[in-house]
Amino acid sequence: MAVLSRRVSSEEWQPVGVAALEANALTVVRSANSRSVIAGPGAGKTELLAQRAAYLLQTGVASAPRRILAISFKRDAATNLAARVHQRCHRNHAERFDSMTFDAFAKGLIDRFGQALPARWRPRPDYDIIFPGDRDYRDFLYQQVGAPPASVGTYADLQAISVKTFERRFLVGSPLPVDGWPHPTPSQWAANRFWQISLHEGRKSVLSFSMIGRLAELLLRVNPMTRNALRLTYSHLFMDEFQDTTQIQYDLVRTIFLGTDTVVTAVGDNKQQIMRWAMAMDDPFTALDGDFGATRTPLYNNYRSSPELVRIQHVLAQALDARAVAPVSKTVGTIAGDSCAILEFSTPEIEAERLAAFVATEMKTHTLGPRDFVLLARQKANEYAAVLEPAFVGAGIPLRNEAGMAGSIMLQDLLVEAASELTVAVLRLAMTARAGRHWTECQEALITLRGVALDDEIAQAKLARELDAYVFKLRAAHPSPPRSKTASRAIVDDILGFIGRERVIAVHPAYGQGDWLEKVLDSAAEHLWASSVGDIEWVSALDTYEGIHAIPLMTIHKSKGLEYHSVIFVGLDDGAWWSFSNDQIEATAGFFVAFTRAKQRVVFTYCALRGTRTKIATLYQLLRNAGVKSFNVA
Ligand SMILES: Nc1ncnc2c1ncn2[C@@H]1O[C@H](COP(=O)(O)OP(=O)(O)OP(=O)(O)O)[C@@H](O)[C@H]1O
Repeated sequence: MAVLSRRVSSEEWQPVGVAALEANALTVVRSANSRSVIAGPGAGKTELLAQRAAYLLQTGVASAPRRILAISFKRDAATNLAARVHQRCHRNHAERFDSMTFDAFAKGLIDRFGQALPARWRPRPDYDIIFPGDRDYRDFLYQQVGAPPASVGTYADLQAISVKTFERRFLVGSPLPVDGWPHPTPSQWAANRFWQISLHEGRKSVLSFSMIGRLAELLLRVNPMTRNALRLTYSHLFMDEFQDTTQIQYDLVRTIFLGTDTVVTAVGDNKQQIMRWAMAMDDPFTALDGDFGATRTPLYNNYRSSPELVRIQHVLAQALDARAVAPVSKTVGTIAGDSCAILEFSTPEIEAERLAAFVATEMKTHTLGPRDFVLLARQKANEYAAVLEPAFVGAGIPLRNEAGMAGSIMLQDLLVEAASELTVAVLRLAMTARAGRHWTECQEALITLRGVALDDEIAQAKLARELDAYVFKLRAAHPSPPRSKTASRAIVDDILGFIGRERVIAVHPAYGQGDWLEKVLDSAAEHLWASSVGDIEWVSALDTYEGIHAIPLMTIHKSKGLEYHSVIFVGLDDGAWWSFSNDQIEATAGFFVAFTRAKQRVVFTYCALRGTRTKIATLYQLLRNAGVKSFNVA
């Protein structure tokens, strides 16, 4: 893909890397005002943001020194969007595009400016991150907090607070009052106690990400200078997967950007809202339209899935939104037989064997690789992996449970960590014969990390010589992959030492906090060692590290935003969907997300030994309504 380094005029600008955009998408790309884009799966929402970034940067509509801020929910989504912009834009342009998660954005603010918070709300700089759950809130409300003063209420009042809603309604339910709650209700009193204990009464301050979000909002509310600095920095704000925005995140965005000239573009799909348990707002799009005057702009194409899959998707979509408009598939069907089927098996072992054989045949027939397929489970991927893995390995296809752990970090999370990516990039450069692509990748990363100016050719040439000398030394010192965890850790540390630990922390502030960098390095070393078993060469070890030749197994939540030729959903039964009746809409949205990851084929499996299918009868009914058939396989 040719990327432009010069500025082009708005009239001259063309979409980069795709043949065309649908009319509404082009309108959003070129829009001078805020937009909210609600569109179905595969409509190109993320792509639209990448194109809009290219347009704004290449035409100079977002003019230097101002920048574009893109906020996503998940780390891999933020990385994916940044990668798309880097592919489409010259690095002189792409370097003004900041893509990060909401959590990283809020945490970055607290890490840099948190000491400017009023004393009551000020965490100590070395605070720890916590992930409290129902049990912690129960312990807090029923044991730790004790009785409130008589003027506030009684112990019984505290007992009446629902453990499940304490966090979302009271602890982080609304913006924090600068001077505390003047006449607290029992719930507010308890929330205040939780805050004060977390901030001030332990050896260290401890904060959850939702608490950090609330503190960041308060920080910007009471510090006009910091708020103005952000307003001046960012001429444009992008928000991906906007359907999952929480009130905390929305309030933060509102405090910073409401009433400013920053142009907001939010994209999402309310039919894919699967984060309601994690405090997603009911209807963030309507709030955005009202507050920011955003113009609602729908998209109608589906660039991912075949016409037959899009037809079935629409039946599911209507169950979530009766007004959903049928999208137009822009791809062609390439497989023979049913695009979607329910396969029934007598035992999980037979199921595993048949699925492995099926994937092996499909790979041959359609010249596909293992990563064109995904095995999806609703939950407990480990349990499915235990049965599926031996069968797939037996068929010559390694299987990788992406929800499995590498050290203390989930594999899928580790792989998108900058420290892990840098380590792999340097190792690939050192250990691969034709490493041109890896050289460019490493050189560009180093330029950013070391803060070398883009027009400083002398400094760049020096960096290139340093890089060449380092990888030469690395190759000589480690002719084969590590044989022990210690050796693996030594390699990871050596590479970090070369790149510059301080530089990595400066560019990725999350690493400066607590022991996160140590955790990532330890997990990277663990995983590198685990990927090096047997007598294998470096290239194979690195391929294993990245899972290049393995079929991934993951949960629906992890599959969000991804796409595969074929989706195999294992275990369409009540056991997997035990909570179906608690929130049918969210469960159906999860089902919709899983289904819509596929380009060509979706296979559901059922095995009576794992559970009945009465609770989720509505899901089966939806598939039947769409004409999907069941087959008793073996
Ligand atoms: N204008 C376009 N022309 C051709 N292909 C496109 C276009 N827009 C997007 N695509 C491709 O279609 C696929 C889906 O795009 P994208 O991931 O941006 O969709 P999305 O709307 O964010 O999907 P979802 O909500 O399901 O995650 C990707 O493979 C992308 O490269």
